[in-house]
Amino acid sequence: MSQLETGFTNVQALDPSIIVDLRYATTDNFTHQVIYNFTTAIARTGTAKKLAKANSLLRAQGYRLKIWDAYRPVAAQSRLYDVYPDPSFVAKPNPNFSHQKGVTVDVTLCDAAGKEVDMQTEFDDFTVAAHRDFDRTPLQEKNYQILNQAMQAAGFFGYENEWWDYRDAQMDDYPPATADPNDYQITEHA
Ligand SMILES: C[C@@H](N)C(=O)N[C@H](C)C(=O)O
Repeated sequence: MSQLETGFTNVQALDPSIIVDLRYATTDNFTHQVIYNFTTAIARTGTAKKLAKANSLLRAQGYRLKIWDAYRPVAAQSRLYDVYPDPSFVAKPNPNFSHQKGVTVDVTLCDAAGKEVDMQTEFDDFTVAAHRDFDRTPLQEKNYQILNQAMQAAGFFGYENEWWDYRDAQMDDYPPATADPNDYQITEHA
């Protein structure tokens, strides 16, 4: 097993062309509440590097990644679970799982200009239409395959019930850890 890089990294510090639009930092999410107080996407360093690799594979094809969610504190998971307590779509609060230890990202595909492409559902559509084995139009299938192949090549696997949820293939090797994403903001130099 390769050495894990278990610190946290701002994904845009590795690749500023990754688009970050953290929906739980706004009311534009399934809860209609602001769930957390940060707009910076962080992940465990090993996971963040894989994300940068996926974005570089996508950029070579004229696309970019958009991140809807990355590291998510357990308190935020609890708020999500309180609103929608269905573990097939919202995991139970657990500091040793997925977003809550910074090894999972919710992503979609954008064109080079940053416009989202057509995917099978909107973000957090908690229906069977979000399942990876659900029928897609030919265009949605093409877009899904472009995203999925890049994420898999970079070292992620997709969660079967949510087309947007990608987990580091080494997720179970990471111990729990917490961080404040506000400590990882990129500062502008004069
Ligand atoms: C809530 C949704 N975006 C999500 O992340 N679901 C998975 C199952 C999770 O809560 O980890």
